[in-house]
Amino acid sequence: MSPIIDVEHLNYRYPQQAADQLTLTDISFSVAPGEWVAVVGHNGSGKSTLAKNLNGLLAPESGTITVAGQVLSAETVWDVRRQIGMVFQNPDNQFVGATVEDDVAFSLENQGIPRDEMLTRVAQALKQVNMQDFATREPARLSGGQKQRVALAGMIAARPRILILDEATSMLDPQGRAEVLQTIRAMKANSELTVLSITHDIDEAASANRILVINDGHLEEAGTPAEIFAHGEALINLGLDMPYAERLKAALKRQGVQVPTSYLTEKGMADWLWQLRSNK
Ligand SMILES: Nc1ncnc2c1ncn2[C@@H]1O[C@H](COP(=O)(O)OP(=O)(O)OP(=O)(O)O)[C@@H](O)[C@H]1O
Repeated sequence: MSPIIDVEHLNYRYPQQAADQLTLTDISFSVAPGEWVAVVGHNGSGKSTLAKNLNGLLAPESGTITVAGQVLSAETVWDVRRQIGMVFQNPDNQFVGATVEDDVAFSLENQGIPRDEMLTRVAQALKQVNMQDFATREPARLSGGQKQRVALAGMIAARPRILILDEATSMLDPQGRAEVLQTIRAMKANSELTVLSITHDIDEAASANRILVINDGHLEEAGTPAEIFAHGEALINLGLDMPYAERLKAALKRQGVQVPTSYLTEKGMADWLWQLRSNK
């Protein structure tokens, strides 16, 4: 099966960078239709720059990007963008509608979807992200997490072939993230959706079929979540968050609390905390 995304020897340099300085260096990978690929790496390693190259917001210095069989160029960029739904970390820059429902409907209007179908799709999408009660609100007045949900609803309604998420769940609490991941799984079950998600969240990375690790503009490693998670504590060096329970443990330890050394799941952590409290 031919890949839906194919990147060959991609080099990218921001205009103000010196000629010998690259933000992305010789990146090559491909993504199969229906695959879910997570991209991880430190802040500033070049993940967002990669995402922006994939939908033609930035143009490579050299190398080839092929999306759904079309080589990305100034001539094909609009066709390519129609295949891709992109949700950024800060959705503020993405809102165009005066109300939440207008905003979600925006890309459907551009696709020429009939009004009845549009209204149904918008209502369904808002329900899927639990924002149905906010349909007539002004996007600017929502919280960061609510904005991320609305941006995602826009993509759910538009039904792109490829969904690129650039830290699109970073402002949600753990439950909100779990809900969004569930929504993406449901979208994938109903269509051959390809997902590329840039994330620091270990659960999001674990949901992927494959993880790409970007380090200082290079593709450092690619593997299944099991292969990448086998790195243990070195995951932090790869730019992945530690699991929530581990972070909480580290914070308690800094406060002088004696914490168990063994790995605890969130449930295990909650049980241990209850015990700690009742022993006081
Ligand atoms: N518009 C820009 N002009 C010049 N340099 C930029 C620009 N945007 C990003 N950079 C630089 O390019 C490098 C890669 O940034 P990028 O945002 O792609 O990283 P990232 O891995 O997505 O980081 P984060 O996790 O913080 O979003 C950084 O050194 C950054 O400072």
